[in-house]
Amino acid sequence: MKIIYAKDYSDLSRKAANIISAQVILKPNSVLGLATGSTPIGTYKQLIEWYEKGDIDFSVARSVNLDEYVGINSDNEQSYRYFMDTHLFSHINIKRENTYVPSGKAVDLQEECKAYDDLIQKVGGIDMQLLGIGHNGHIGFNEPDQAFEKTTHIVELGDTTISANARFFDSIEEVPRKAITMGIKSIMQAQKILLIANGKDKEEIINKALNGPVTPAIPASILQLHPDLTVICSFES
Ligand SMILES: O=P(O)(O)OC[C@H]1O[C@](O)(CO)[C@@H](O)[C@@H]1O
Repeated sequence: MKIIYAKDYSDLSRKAANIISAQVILKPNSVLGLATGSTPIGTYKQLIEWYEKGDIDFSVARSVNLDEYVGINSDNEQSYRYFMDTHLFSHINIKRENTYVPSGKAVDLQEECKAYDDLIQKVGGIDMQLLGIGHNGHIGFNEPDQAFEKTTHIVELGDTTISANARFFDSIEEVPRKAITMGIKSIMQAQKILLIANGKDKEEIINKALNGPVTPAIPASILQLHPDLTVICSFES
């Protein structure tokens, strides 16, 4: 495990973007596992800037996103598909048909979970997975539990996640109670993992996840067992 302490959020974002750029330069058809949340926004901004300067080409890159709310259409501003389109995809030359976000509106959600796992296999697995971390240690929407859920599944969101995500909605009542998320096995099977955490409020959970026991009560703790994990954090604000 490599831990990099960034000076501030902007430094964190540039460092993360540098690592993702190197991945795409070295393997242009990389499968990038991508994340939503506020933390990766700066990384995506930096990638867009370098793309606009001609430094990175995403024309043959592919992406699989971690998760999506259940019951929300992809064109809804709160959906994670909309987030990815707005913060990254619509600004770079990745082909839309090469970007995958699970559907939270599938008629048969169990079938959608299975199809998403099959898709990850079909694209050859994830070369580099970008992750944020929730205050309760969730990665993707893998919430604290009795056991690590291996495959893509439907999850009931915990109260801390609902409260944390309420900032993106008009009211807490509007936050969906369920989500579809990639499982721990798919995340752990990524060739490389890049975990980013920003802010004083993430320091405690990062310490627990990286230095405490590996337990499904803190899903991110499993990352200690990954052979190629890089963590970039800034606890400045
Ligand atoms: O980067 P943020 O906004 O703190 O979010 C942390 C985590 O919470 C989520 O937004 C889900 O609640 C994840 O997608 C993200 O990794």
